[in-house]
Amino acid sequence: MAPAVVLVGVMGAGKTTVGAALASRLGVPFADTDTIIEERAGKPIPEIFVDDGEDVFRAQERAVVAECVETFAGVLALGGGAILDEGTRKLLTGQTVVFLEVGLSDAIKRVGLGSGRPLLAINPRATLRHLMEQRKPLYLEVATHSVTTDGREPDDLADEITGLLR
Ligand SMILES: Nc1ncnc2c1ncn2[C@@H]1O[C@H](COP(=O)(O)OP(=O)(O)O)[C@@H](O)[C@H]1O
Ligand SMILES: O=C(O)C1=C[C@@H](OP(=O)(O)O)[C@@H](O)[C@H](O)C1
Ligand SMILES: [Mg+2]
Repeated sequence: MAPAVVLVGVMGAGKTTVGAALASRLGVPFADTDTIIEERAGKPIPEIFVDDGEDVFRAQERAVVAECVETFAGVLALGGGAILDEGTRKLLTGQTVVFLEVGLSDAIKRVGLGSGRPLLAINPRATLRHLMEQRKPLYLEVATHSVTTDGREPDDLADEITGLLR
C-alpha cells in the first residue's frame, strides 16, 4: 500500500489545505505529517523545535514518512522542510509527488506572521525567500509533477491534481 499522492512545497504553498480538498475529491483519507508528529509528541511543532530541536523534528518526519509510504493509502501532505533530509527524499523515490509552487508574495499573504511555524518567527518575508531559494532544487528533485498555485483556489488546484493523477 502506498499514498495516492504526496504533496511537497514551501510553507504557504497550500499542502495541508489543498491536500484535504484533494482527498475529499478522490474519496480517500488525508494525512499530514505535521499533525501526526504533533499528536505523537503531545505538543505543537513550535514546542518540539524549542524543546528538542530541528534535527529531532526532521528525524520524526522521516519516521512518519517511512511509515506512511508503507501503510497509508491516501493523500499525504508533508511539512515544507521534510525534503531537507536525504533519507526522507530517498523514501519518496517511486512515489507520485506533486510540488505545489508558490511565489513569495502569495506565500507571505497565506502564512501571515507565520504563527505556528517556528522557522518564520523572525523576519518571515526574508526567511521565506531564503528557504524558497534553498529548497526549490530539492522539491524539483523529488517531484513527479509541479503545479503553480499563485492566485488559484484550493478546489481548482485539487481539480488539476486529480487530472494529473488519471
Ligand atoms: N490556493 C490558496 N489560495 C488562497 N489561500 C490558500 C491557498 N492554499 C492555502 N491557503 C491558505 O494559506 C494558509 C496556509 O495554507 P496551508 O495549507 O497550511 O499551507 P502549507 O501546509 O503548505 O504550509 C491557510 O490559511 C490556507 O487557508
Ligand atoms: O518549512 C519547514 O521547515 C516547516 C514547515 C511546516 O509545515 P508547513 O509547510 O505545512 O507549514 C512545519 O513542518 C514546520 O513548521 C517546519
Ligand atoms: Mg501544512
